[in-house]
Amino acid sequence: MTAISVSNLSKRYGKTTALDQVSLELQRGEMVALIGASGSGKSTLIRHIAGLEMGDGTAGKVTVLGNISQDGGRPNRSNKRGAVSVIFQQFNLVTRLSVLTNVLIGNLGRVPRWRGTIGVFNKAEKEKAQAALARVGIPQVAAQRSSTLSGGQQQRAAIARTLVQQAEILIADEPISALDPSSARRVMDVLADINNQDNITVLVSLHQVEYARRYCKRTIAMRDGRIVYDGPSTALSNAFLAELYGDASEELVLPEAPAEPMPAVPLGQPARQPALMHA
Ligand SMILES: Nc1ncnc2c1ncn2[C@@H]1O[C@H](COP(=O)(O)OP(=O)(O)OP(=O)(O)O)[C@@H](O)[C@H]1O
Repeated sequence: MTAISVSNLSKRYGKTTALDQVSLELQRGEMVALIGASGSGKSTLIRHIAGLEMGDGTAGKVTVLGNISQDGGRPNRSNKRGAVSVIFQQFNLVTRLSVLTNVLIGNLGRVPRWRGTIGVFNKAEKEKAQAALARVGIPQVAAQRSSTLSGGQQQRAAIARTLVQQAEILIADEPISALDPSSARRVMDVLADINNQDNITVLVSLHQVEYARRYCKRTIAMRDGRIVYDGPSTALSNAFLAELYGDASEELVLPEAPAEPMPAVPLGQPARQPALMHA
């Protein structure tokens, strides 16, 4: 079943074309990397999929879990609440609240408004939030103020909230770009785990191509608001990326080693030839 479908989506900001007739489809259960140099349109695309912004013109359409979320620049607010969770590079948590409370906020779509507003959650909800923190490897920080967490812990707490929210799709916008390599790996491991174990569809934007290759079977690459590649991540050799991005490839953190089969790719899967789109 299709989790996310985007067709003919365009967006301009003044003279900048941030999205240029973008079309893509993600199936349920996929974990897909979205790569591109700075300014290529990744965040803009994510904001549109999340329903935070409307595209230009009458042609663009976004469908999430079978429900139209925008069509021709008009929103459709009748979508299932909480089905999509979006995690940004920063500012995911209410810093003055405890980590546990931040995770409990994932319940807000389900508990009566008065309870959520005044922060009254029952024992079962608290246990579930604590279990979610254990799932992402940080049970010990539950009582801490969120402002005291490291960047990687903050990302993992946001993922724990996604679990409590019972989101079916997680979109993470550069969740690891501010992290050191070991914290980045932990966050990517957690994303891969919830994708594998909970069948949550994951779309993750990255600068670091190495992580796309290591964790995602499929990569969608953007340049100047257009999708220029959509296919197996194993095809993303340095030479191919240089062809794809030209001088802009310097802005991407390229893989250090030549492409080799990554654990995420099942053995025996036929490799598709890398092909430039809109070339
Ligand atoms: N609200 C806005 N107002 C004006 N221009 C914008 C706005 N949002 C995005 N842009 C422009 O649209 C283009 C795409 O930006 P976007 O943030 O989507 O790129 P990105 O690939 O996510 O970049 P980065 O990796 O640096 O986050 C850029 O030229 C950016 O300056």
